Amino acid sequence: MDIASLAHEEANDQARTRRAVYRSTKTYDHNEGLSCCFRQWRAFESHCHLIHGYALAFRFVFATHELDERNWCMDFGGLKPIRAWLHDVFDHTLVVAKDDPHLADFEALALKGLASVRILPNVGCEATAQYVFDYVAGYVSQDTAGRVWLESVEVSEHGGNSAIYERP
Ligand SMILES: Nc1nc2c(c(=O)[nH]1)N=C([C@H](O)[C@H](O)COP(=O)(O)OP(=O)(O)OP(=O)(O)O)CN2
Repeated sequence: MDIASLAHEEANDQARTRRAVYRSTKTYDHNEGLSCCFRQWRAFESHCHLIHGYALAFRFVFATHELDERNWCMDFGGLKPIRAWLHDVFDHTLVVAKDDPHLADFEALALKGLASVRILPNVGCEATAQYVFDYVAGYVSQDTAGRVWLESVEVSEHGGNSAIYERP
């Protein structure tokens, strides 16, 4: 191979390396104990406006162009603060939307010590995925000094129902 071809090959290799993406994932599955109740007040035509609950599961996809000094994308074990936050928001809690017409009733339940109420911008798997994404994306960016970004969050009610939020 002549010098010009070698240089061309090397440039191609560099371009491929620059574009390469490594991904790692983290899942907190239905056995994690994120036992959460909610109601979707806007789904008034279905039983989903009634309080109901699931052992929620979360799956995160992280991505990077550069592995760290250990050859890792996102440290699997470095997400304990995220796990703790998920428990705080979704374990034995009752999630209601900030615009729920019965918000005052839920707040009264909380005041009586009958429910740990968490008020979120919106309720539902898609909205929950977005809410979690916003929090975790900020954490990951800070923790890795921008090296890693969060690609998607999947929220599952059970093996059959899930929603995914991702931001390009
Ligand atoms: N895209 C979405 N669809 C629905 C959501 C949601 O968050 N995103 N949520 C609900 C309900 O709140 C409930 O969680 C699911 O109840 P249901 O519709 O009864 O679903 P099932 O899996 O129990 O239904 P099967 O027919 O037994 O499969 C509804 N939709």
